[in-house]
Amino acid sequence: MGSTAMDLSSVKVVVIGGGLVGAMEAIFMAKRGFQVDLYESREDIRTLEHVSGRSINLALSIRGREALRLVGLEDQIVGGGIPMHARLIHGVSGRKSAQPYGKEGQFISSVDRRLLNETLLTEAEKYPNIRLHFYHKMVQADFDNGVIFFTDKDGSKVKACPDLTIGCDGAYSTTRRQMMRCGRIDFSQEYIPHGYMELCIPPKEGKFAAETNYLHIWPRDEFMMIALPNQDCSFTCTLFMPFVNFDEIEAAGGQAPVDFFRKYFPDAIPLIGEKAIRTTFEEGRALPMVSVKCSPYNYKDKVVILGDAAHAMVPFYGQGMNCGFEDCIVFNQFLDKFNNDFAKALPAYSEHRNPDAKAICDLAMYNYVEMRSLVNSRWFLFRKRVDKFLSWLMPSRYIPLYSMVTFSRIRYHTVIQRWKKQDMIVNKGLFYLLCLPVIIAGALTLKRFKPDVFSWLKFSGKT
Ligand SMILES: Cc1cc2nc3c(=O)[nH]c(=O)nc-3n(C[C@H](O)[C@H](O)[C@H](O)COP(=O)(O)OP(=O)(O)OC[C@H]3O[C@@H](n4cnc5c(N)ncnc54)[C@H](O)[C@@H]3O)c2cc1C
Ligand SMILES: Cc1cnn(-c2ccc(OCc3ccccc3)c(C(=O)O)c2)c1-c1ccc(Cl)c(F)c1
Repeated sequence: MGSTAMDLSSVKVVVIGGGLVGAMEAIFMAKRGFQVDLYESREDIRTLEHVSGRSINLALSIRGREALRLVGLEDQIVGGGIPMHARLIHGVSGRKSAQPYGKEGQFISSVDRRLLNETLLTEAEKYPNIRLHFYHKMVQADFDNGVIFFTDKDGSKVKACPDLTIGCDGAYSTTRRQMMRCGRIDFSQEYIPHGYMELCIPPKEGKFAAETNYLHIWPRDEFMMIALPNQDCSFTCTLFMPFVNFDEIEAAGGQAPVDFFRKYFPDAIPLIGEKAIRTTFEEGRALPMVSVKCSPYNYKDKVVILGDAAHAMVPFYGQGMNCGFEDCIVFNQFLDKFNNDFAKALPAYSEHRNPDAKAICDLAMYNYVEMRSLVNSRWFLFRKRVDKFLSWLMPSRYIPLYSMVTFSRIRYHTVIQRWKKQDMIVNKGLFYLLCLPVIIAGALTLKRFKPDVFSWLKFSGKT
């Protein structure tokens, strides 16, 4: 159903989910001129009180920034975030090693998740052709007849009859589940044995208690912890650890959490505080991490899913939101390409985006395995130094994997292809570098004990 500019306002689009991607997508659709209704199951987060020390932050990089630029929010969000120009690796001895992320001006931004979501919702509300409906949970859909059912705050049923439904309702998406009832949707999900728990490094005398413009990483093989800075001079730490370890610490209680930190993250204890470590473990629960893949992302010209609803990934690349925001860019490009003809744009978007989203899900899982299996601070640094040397040696031919993902918009599946090619070159180079001296030394030794050993090499000149 291609539409000309004049009658787009009669095209009704429903966005399911008012999280980061849903709010972003609503703005993209409103900018096209559609009539947009966004339905969010929870309350309007802008009405909730702020609880200090409970800030959750996210790493925003180029892919997410481009979507923010397209909706006119990049400067505001990046300006309100904290740039992280380098990684700061914390060794168990307390030794710290900094390594810049890349060239000058290449940084990732630590942004407050709630502030980002609130800003996107407020921006969406400015559009006269967007209506936000909170406390509306999508419970059922009859996509073939274009009817979506919600329950509102007091449990009564609400109905919507959109021309297009866009599911941005997260990893446990109801939209995806409803699609699977009517279309041939392949689906897989994988929970990893690790959980995560957030802790807070409060400000010290009103200032940051640790180095500010860094992504702090404590790599400890099976355990990993990161800390990202917040605007209020605190840091939000995320501890990644197998649930079995969380359960052991919880079962032991008392000083067990502090003893655990004393063994693995001793330098973090004075930053977080022993009491806060104890209460965080007593009051909090480790949360699960799931990887979700599915295909296709659409059902006919009726519904498409974006963000975690389509591809939830483990957070070991800091790309989930960035990828979801990039979904909004790419989907918009396909609506441009097919002049809002949903019957063409939806399948074409799904076919184009699926391999990329699957690639970043795989890369995030690869990082989880890599960073867990024997990546302690020494090995972490060694790997990064090798990357840095190779990108210095072959600047146009070698871009570190992390840089391709984080500081470029090279399609994710192309990143993997290029990484594999680079790896082959590096492995060949290392082979010659390490084996050539051995071959030469062997030949010289042979020559010394059997001078005529290479006589067959001499060209006799006889024809
Ligand atoms: C520990 C951790 C760290 C992370 N760090 C980063 C990072 O550094 N950088 C990064 O880019 N990403 C990061 N991510 C990933 C990022 O949080 C997600 O990719 C992103 O939030 C996905 O946004 P979304 O809008 O697709 O889904 P969600 O954020 O899950 O939002 C879905 C929304 O839909 C609503 N909803 C659900 N069901 C219904 C329904 N039936 N009807 C109506 N509404 C519904 C929900 O209430 C919610 O508001 C991290 C994730 C985790 C777990
Ligand atoms: C939130 C966010 C934003 N980016 N990254 C990130 C991810 C991976 C990285 O290296 C991969 C690697 C290092 C060493 C060996 C193999 C692979 C680097 C890096 O190079 O600094 C940075 C994270 C993050 C998220 C979770 C954990 Cl647990 C974590 F440590 C960092």
